Amino acid sequence: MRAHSSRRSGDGEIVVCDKDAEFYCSELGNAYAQLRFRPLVPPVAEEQDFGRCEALVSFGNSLPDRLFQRAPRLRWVQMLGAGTDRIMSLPGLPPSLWVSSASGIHGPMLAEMVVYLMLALARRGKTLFQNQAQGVWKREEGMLLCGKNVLVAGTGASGMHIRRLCEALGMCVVAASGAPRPVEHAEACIAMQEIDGHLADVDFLVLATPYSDRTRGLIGPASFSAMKRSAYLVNVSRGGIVDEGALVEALDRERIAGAALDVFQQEPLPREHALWRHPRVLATPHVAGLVREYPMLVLPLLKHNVGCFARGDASGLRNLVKLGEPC
Ligand SMILES: NC(=O)c1ccc[n+]([C@@H]2O[C@H](COP(=O)([O-])OP(=O)(O)OC[C@H]3O[C@@H](n4cnc5c(N)ncnc54)[C@H](O)[C@@H]3O)[C@@H](O)[C@H]2O)c1
Ligand SMILES: O=C(O)[C@H](O)CO
Repeated sequence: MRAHSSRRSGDGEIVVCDKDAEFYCSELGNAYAQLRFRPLVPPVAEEQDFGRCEALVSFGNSLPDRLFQRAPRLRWVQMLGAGTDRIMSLPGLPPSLWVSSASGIHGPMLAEMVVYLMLALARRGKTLFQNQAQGVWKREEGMLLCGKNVLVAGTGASGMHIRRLCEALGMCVVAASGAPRPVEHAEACIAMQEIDGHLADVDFLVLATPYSDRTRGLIGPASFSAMKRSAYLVNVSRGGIVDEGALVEALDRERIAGAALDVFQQEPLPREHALWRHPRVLATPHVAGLVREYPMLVLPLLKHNVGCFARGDASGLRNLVKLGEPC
C-alpha cells in the first residue's frame, strides 16, 4: 500500500455527502475539532465545488460523474455503504486514492429484508395486499419456508446473517463463495462459479455478493434453465449480478416461480421497465440497508477511519479496499 502523506493543508475539508450529513459532521466535528467537516445534502449538482475536498464520506450514488475531475485534492473516500462499485466505476479514479467501505454493519439489515421478501413470496403477500386494497376476501394458499432449500451467494457479513436466519427458520442452507471454505450456518459451501450446477434442488436463490468483474451477470439464462419451476430468486446485492433480460424471459415463460428484487441494473428502475409490473415480481427501491438505526451503526467506523486518515495511517483503516484488486 502506497503511503500517503499525513500532511493536510490548512483549508482542506472532509466533505460528508448524505441525507444525514449534518448529523455525521456534528458527531465527527465533536470528536476531531481540528478537522474541517462540510455537510452536503443530496441532490448534488454536477458542477458542485469539491476544490478543497481532501476526503469524502458518501454512499456514492449521489456523487457527480466527474467527481475526480472536480476534486483534485481528494485522497480518501470512505463509503457509507458496503458496496464500493459506484466510486470504483467513476472515470479518472486516481491510482493513489484510498477507498474504504462500511462493510460489517449490514448483516441484520439485509438478512431481515431477505426473510421479509422470502416470506412475502412464500405467503403470496403481493396478492393478499392487493386484495386488501380492493376489499377482496380471498384465501390464498401459501407455503412454508421450513424444510426448503436455500442457496445464499456471498459470504460477507450479510451472507452470514442471512444464513443464520434461514437456518433458524428450519431451511436447509448452502453457501456460495468466491473461494469455497467452511462457513457457519451452512451445510456446505460451493464456489460461486459452480452455482448453476447446484440449482436443481434449490427453492430460493439469494444473492448477497459484492458486484465485481467476477459476479457481473453471474445469474443468467443457464441459471434460470437449471432452476426448478417452483423456485424463487431474491436479490439484495446489486442488479448487475443478474442478467435482467434473461430474468424477465424466465418469468414470462414460467421457468421460475418469481423474484424479489431490491436492486436493479439501472436505478431508479425506469418507469417503463417490465420488472415494475410483472405479476410474479416483488420490486423494492434499494431499501434493504435503509433503516433509521443506520447513522448510529456506522458512526463508530467513521470515527475510527477519520482518525486514521488524519494521522496518515493507511494500515489502520478498517475495510480498506485496495484499488485494482478484484472483489
Ligand atoms: N440492498 C442494499 O441496500 C444493500 C445494503 C448493503 C449491501 N448491499 C450489497 O450487498 C453486498 C454484500 O454485503 P455485505 O454486507 O455482505 O458486504 P461484505 O463486504 O461484508 O461482504 C462481501 C464479501 O466480499 C469481500 N469484498 C467486498 N468488497 C470487496 C472488495 N472491493 N475487494 C475485495 N473483496 C471484497 C469481503 O471480504 C466479503 O467477504 C455489498 O457488496 C453490496 O453490494 C446492498
Ligand atoms: O452497498 C450498500 O451498503 C448499499 O447498497 C448502499 O449503497
